[in-house]
Amino acid sequence: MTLQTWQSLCNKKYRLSLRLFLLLNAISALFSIALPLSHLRILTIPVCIIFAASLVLPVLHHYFPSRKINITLIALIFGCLWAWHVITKVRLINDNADAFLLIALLSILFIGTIAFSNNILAFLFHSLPVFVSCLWLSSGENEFRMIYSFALPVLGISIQHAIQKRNDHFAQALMNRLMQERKTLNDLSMLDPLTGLYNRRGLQHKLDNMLAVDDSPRYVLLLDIDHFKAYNDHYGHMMGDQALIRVSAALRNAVRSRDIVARFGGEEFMILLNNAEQEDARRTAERIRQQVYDLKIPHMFNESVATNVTVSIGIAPLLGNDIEASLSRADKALYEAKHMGRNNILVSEELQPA
Ligand SMILES: Nc1nc2c(ncn2[C@@H]2O[C@H](COP(=O)(O)OP(=O)(O)OP(=O)(O)O)[C@@H](O)[C@H]2O)c(=O)[nH]1
Repeated sequence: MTLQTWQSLCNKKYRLSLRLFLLLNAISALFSIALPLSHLRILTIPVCIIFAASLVLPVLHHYFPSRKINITLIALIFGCLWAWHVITKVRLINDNADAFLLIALLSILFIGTIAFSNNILAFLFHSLPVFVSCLWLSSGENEFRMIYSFALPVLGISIQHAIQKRNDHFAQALMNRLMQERKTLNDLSMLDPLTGLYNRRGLQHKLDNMLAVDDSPRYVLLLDIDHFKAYNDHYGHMMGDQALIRVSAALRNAVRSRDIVARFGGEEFMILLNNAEQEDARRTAERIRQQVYDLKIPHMFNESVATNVTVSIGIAPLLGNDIEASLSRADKALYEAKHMGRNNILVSEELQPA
């Protein structure tokens, strides 16, 4: 789960709560108009406003979903309107006013409990005006019942709110951890496990990011260890791995942090020099060639080149972000560099046309 899905989950909860609240208010308003609790059938202004607003707000919310309706504020406004309705109506009822007040309060508490089961603030803002009005208007006999009826959902919602907060906290911590682990796995999948350099996937990822940012001059260096098959055959695969690790470290040390070094597969490496002209590329290649040579990794079978491990390097400019074309040119230069006797550097521009 990402941060966006978490956010969309919260938005869904908000929408559900708002729609449920408006629906229950519309039904309650309709009931109080069509089937009033007392035999007194009057249409109060607040109940008409509640009914109309409960129908209009979902429509507005549907057409303007980006404009968030403040639930707490709406709850307070509706709560005040219900209190106004109760006060208006109770004054006109002669008998059974206490029963009307109790049932009116219970209806409001019902709406709040269902719609705001985990939003204690909205619940309080919605039900407090009616609760205070009912307490004030009741004869005193029902006071305890009203306080009890009010306290019970407040307690329930508070507990539910606390549990929900803990669950949210836990879910968020879990999500952060999962995202962290996903990032670590993603990073690992971009690295070559033997040398710690970027693999092809990591290289592609870095290239995509880098090429999108600016179009400064760049050069591609393609490197290959000379006679590595012979090295492996005579010194063994384990020693071959050690040689690859040491050469990789030398490559990384020879370039700047802004350059990309990748193991292209086997004993082949690629370096992308950022912000570099041909002379810089040649100088860097020469430095790399020398540093690998200076590692003095014994290689008695580096046929007639040296008695230690050496590399050949092909260089090509990166033109118009076309990495494949650059690699192909660098590969041709590398092939020629090998052909010239290995432990050599060749720039693609110096190649004789075939
Ligand atoms: N130890 C080790 N050897 C590897 C690895 N990947 C590739 N190789 C070896 O690298 C050698 C590459 O040999 P070739 O492609 O024939 O090239 P070469 O012997 O270096 O000859 P030139 O490139 O022409 O100088 C093969 O023997 C592969 O087995 C690796 O991860 N570890």
